[in-house]
Amino acid sequence: MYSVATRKEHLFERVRAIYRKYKTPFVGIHIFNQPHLLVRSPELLKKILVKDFDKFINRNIATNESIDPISFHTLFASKDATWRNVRGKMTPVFTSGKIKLMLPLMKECAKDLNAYLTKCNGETVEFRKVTKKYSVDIISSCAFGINSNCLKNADSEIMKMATKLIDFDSFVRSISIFSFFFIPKFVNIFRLTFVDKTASDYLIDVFKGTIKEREEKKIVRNDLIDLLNHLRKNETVNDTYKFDDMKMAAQAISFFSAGNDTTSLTISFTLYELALNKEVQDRLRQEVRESFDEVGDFTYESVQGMKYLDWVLSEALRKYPLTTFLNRISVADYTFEETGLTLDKGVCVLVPVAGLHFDPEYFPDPEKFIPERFSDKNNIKPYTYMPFGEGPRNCIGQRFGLLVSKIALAYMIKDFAFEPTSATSIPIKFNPGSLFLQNKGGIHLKVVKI
Ligand code: HEM
Repeated sequence: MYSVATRKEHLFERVRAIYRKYKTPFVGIHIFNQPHLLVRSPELLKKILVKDFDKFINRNIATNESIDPISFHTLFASKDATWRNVRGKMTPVFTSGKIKLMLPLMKECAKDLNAYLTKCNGETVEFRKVTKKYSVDIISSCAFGINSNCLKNADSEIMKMATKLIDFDSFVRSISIFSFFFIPKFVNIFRLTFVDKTASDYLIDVFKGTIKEREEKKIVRNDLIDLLNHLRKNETVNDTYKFDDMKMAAQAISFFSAGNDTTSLTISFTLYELALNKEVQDRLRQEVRESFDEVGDFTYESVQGMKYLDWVLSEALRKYPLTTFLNRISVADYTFEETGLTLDKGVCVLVPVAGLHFDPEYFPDPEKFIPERFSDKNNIKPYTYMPFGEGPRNCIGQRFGLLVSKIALAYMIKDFAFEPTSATSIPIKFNPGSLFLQNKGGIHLKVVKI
């Protein structure tokens, strides 16, 4: 992992290399003196992620409430009872009914994206930046209740803060974030925070300001702020965990940091593959146009009904699993009955998502982009495909992220063709400094209005 910490190799490549080298059900490795078990066997993964979840409830992420109260209360980093309480409260916020109510807000941003591309007709566009503007617009609207207008305004303040929040381009910040997973001692010694403090303070102020305005003007938008406020108001004396302003803001910040790059990168990697696979692009456009013409717009039901769109996105998430590994830590000594192996309390388990997604046994010709693999999802062996993780601790924003990505792709592919140019990096190279899977130098594609 030295090569990863020093930004010579991306974690994605490292995880795939270890997965390929050892053919055993699990591999023991040390990362900076910390013992880890990399588990390759889907059967053992099922036990860790689902059947014996109580023994592996936490991620191995350093948290310290006094140094970094925001991260301590986020779903991603919280532990034990705090996590159970927050997840229990937040789960009803992400039902399909609630996400459906946010569709009008998402569609406004997708139309802005379409208008943005219209102005770029015939030009080569760097799509990572554009899709990030789109995702920041959506999450600002849904999680903070504000119109950030990043697609319209090149100097948007919130865009700067979104970039700063988890900034991998800064060497110091990327080492800090690496420490949270692999060198937890550094977190206490150097008093590190998982998200940048200036950016999180800015977002807390925005959040509090919106809550105040909603209360005063009785505004209802059916967004995350309304849902969080509703949860707080309905708390009873029996609630062991109560939301205050800071804990509510922590959730909004966690959605901002967990939801932005993940969705924008997913959309840009999908466009990259569509540009390189013209027949897939044409077939997708045909489906999208037929669906649009039937209703004269995109609705929640019509987006869910586009099967090929779903296969395309599923395949993009297989080839580009943004979180290249999942991690859990054993809360007590644990014996795998099948193998007799005993894991001591406190050993970190790594789930090599990047390795599994490229294993030819589960995905023949893994380097090829073949959406049809997902035509029958029952054919995918359980615990070999996990772009959103698995079990009770999986991605709570999966439905939201998929809808945001599908709406963007539908609005773009309906009216534009995407082509590779001499600026497009083929094959793709990954940026070793980033935690999420991110390519080096952006995704440059030519846009043609059709
Ligand atoms: C395409 C987009 C996305 C991808 C690929 C993705 C992927 C993931 C993955 C792999 C995990 C870890 C799951 C595990 O350990 O089993 C995760 C966790 C999480 N994600 Fe996402 N995510 C996406 C979008 C979002 C969005 C839009 C939000 C919020 C609005 C979000 C919020 C979270 C949170 C809060 C967690 C921690 C859940 C917990 O520990 O209980 N994600 N995500």
